[in-house]
Amino acid sequence: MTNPGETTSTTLLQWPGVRQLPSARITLLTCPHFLPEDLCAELIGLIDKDRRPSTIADANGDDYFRTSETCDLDASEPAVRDLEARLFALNGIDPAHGEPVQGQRYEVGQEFKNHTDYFEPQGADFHKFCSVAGNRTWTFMIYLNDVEAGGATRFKVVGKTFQPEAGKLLCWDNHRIDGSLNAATLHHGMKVRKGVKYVITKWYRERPWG
Ligand SMILES: O=C(O)CCC(=O)C(=O)O
Ligand SMILES: [Fe+2]
Repeated sequence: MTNPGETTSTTLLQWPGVRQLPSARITLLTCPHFLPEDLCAELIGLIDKDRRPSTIADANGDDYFRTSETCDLDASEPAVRDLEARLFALNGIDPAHGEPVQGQRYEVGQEFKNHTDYFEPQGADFHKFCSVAGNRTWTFMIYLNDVEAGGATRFKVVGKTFQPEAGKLLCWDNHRIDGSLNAATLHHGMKVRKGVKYVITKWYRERPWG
């Protein structure tokens, strides 16, 4: 049986417009225009209200590793409820397994260098971040705007780069089919060259969150 904190490509592919990347190395799907532009604009407004410098788990000595700004979006906001309802309709993942939705904002020159979204079981911060809810299962990420230049998300192991586009969803399983953590999910939120980039990320966990 599938863990209630996970979904499957079969489920996701039932949604109109969802396409799966043909790859044996990663389970990754996209859906253009998953969110309507007015909802994207509302979410951008919430991110602008609350943003603070981003942080990373397992500090690695590179102060320029994740230079964007971030915020946890307030789950009681109508726009966030609307987003959550759309994600649940798509993926069927038990909302109890979801982290609060995060917003990210990147200005020109800001990026999030190559990383995986799961926590390294050997990492110094594993216990701190994973003792209650377990590791991350799936990542759902949505671009909220078109970016004038730059800001793509590159998965270098599988040789695939996605361009930001308002409302476009990108989601992937952080595990392989056999349940092991998938290093081929390594990805880089590349530097914005012109304009500003906004995304939301929703991560799900093996066990209920908090
Ligand atoms: O902004 C991007 O393209 C990637 C964001 C990301 O990987 C993350 O927030 O974990
Ligand atoms: Fe990421």
